[in-house]
Amino acid sequence: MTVVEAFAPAKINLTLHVTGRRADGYHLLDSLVVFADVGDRVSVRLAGVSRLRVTGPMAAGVPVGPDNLVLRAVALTGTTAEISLEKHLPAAAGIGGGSSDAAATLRALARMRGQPVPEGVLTLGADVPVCMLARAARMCGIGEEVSAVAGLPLLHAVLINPRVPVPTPAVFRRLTCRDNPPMPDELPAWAGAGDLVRWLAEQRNDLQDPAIAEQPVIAQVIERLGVTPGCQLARMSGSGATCFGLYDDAETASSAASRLAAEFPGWWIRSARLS
Ligand SMILES: C[C@@](CO)(OP(=O)(O)O)[C@H](O)COP(=O)(O)OP(=O)(O)OC[C@H]1O[C@@H](n2ccc(N)nc2=O)[C@H](O)[C@@H]1O
Ligand SMILES: Nc1ncnc2c1ncn2[C@@H]1O[C@H](COP(=O)(O)OP(=O)(O)O)[C@@H](O)[C@H]1O
Repeated sequence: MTVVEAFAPAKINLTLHVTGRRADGYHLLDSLVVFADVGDRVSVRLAGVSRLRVTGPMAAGVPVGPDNLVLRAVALTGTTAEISLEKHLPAAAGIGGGSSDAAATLRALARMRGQPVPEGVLTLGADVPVCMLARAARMCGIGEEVSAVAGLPLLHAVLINPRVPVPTPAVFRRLTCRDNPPMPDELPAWAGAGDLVRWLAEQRNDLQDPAIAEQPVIAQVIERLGVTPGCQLARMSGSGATCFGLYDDAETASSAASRLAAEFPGWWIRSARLS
């Protein structure tokens, strides 16, 4: 029977402005989101009973039962399927691993069944709509308003996760100000990567300080990234703990990644292209 494979890229919040809170407790966001060329892999095969196998270097601790977002994604489509999930992304890491796995599963199922992706992907998680697009986007509302951003220059990055899981609700709970300014109504037409990085430096991740309060090692990650040669900007993604450093070119990013990996063998460190 046909097996369809799909790539589940890491999601990076280049900016994450928390602009309000709804009556149900969910926060209003304004975020510029991109995707990396590192990620998980899912293989999907239609079968009489749904089953999940999780492998790969980051498989430990990932739920294999019905709580796994890939099985919840299968259930949303009203079908049953066997899934093999190869985990390369750390979990509970601010890079949307589970959401991206769910989105990749939905894309694979839609392709193999010739049917559209079902309504209601937001019920799987606030990050799932943007992960369905899987390219540069502005994400607003609680995550349901997603608009593609054309012409975003390619960025060269180092991603670091210090291997401490950070639960998203705990970080939102630590926010002291929930009513921060959004990004400008109209995003600029960046002339190139340097121009984009200069603009990003004026924006924020409002969850960064609350996440540092939850896991102080995040401050060390940002500091270590920031002092590597050629680092233009170091910031946290999502609710953490993964942080990114931005560099002018792939070689500079790659040598920063090698240097940091030698210094911190316990951290998850990857060089990546973001687009
Ligand atoms: C913060 C973000 C930014 O992209 O990324 P991550 O750190 O998870 O990668 C996302 O909004 C997370 O998306 P996701 O992880 O799918 O969130 P959900 O499962 O829907 O929600 C987890 C919890 O986060 C809080 N939450 C999430 C989204 C949102 N707009 N407001 C919230 O307050 C709620 O406490 C919710 O119970
Ligand atoms: N496919 C999956 N991969 C990773 N974690 C998953 C998956 N499905 C469910 N989870 C659960 O979701 C939680 C958040 O994981 P993840 O989506 O990686 O985090 P984040 O939203 O911070 O980027 C994990 O702690 C794990 O229990």
